[in-house]
Amino acid sequence: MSDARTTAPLLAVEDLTVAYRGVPAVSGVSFTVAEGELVGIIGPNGAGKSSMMHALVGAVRANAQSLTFAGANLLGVSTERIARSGVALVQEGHNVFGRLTVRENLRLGSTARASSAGLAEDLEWVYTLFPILQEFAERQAGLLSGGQQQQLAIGRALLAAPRLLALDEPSLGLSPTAVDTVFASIESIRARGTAVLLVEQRAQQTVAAADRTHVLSEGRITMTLSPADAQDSALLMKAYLGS
Ligand SMILES: Nc1ncnc2c1ncn2[C@@H]1O[C@H](COP(=O)(O)OP(=O)(O)OP(=O)(O)O)[C@@H](O)[C@H]1O
Repeated sequence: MSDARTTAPLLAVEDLTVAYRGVPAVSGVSFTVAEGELVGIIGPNGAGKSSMMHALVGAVRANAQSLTFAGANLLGVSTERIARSGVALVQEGHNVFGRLTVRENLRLGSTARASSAGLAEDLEWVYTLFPILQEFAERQAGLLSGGQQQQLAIGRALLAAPRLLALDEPSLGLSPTAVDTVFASIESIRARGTAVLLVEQRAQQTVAAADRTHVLSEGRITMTLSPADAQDSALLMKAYLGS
């Protein structure tokens, strides 16, 4: 791998703005994610986290000074092309096809791959990460628990072989055990070399896990925290409440 590839950011967001009918939801957000990094974004309801994620995958209209992935422009590019270029988004909520089986859901994820090379290994890895998906491979996805559906949604995204996995509040509505499973899987995903952009409301766990965590408040990044800050509950509270 050349030096340029290892040092240039995989995702570079510069002055990103999203507005709905003129009302800003994201205002001048800038950050980067390098290859293999785990970057967190925390913030309260309505801070603009989902709007920002949707902008990255071309699902909402956005403006930016520049928005690039692996050096290529993402602005105005279709969601399908962005997915094929190596960005996978797991949306908020347990987004699975409830009438399809677990195996069929996973197969759909693999259709977004740039190439079928390595698919068998990736499927084996997803089953190692989430053994329940192998056990329930023939079960209808809609019959799984919330935590199992979240595992399936992440597993499906991984089968697209992304270079960047974007997760929008993956722990939302899950039991404490299921939350731990999701966070443990995120560490494993990063350890395998996939960059992760993690949007969460679980501030402490996110700050502890991520290389750095940006605090989003009313559409703006107001603070950036490092893993050591996870122990500073007063700082986390301040970051979260924006006071
Ligand atoms: N499709 C839309 N049309 C109009 N306004 C929207 C739309 N989607 C989001 N908004 C508004 O944009 C702002 C940011 O919402 P967004 O969902 O991006 O925040 P969030 O941080 O992801 O919140 P949550 O944690 O509740 O999902 C909010 O004021 C919201 O009401």
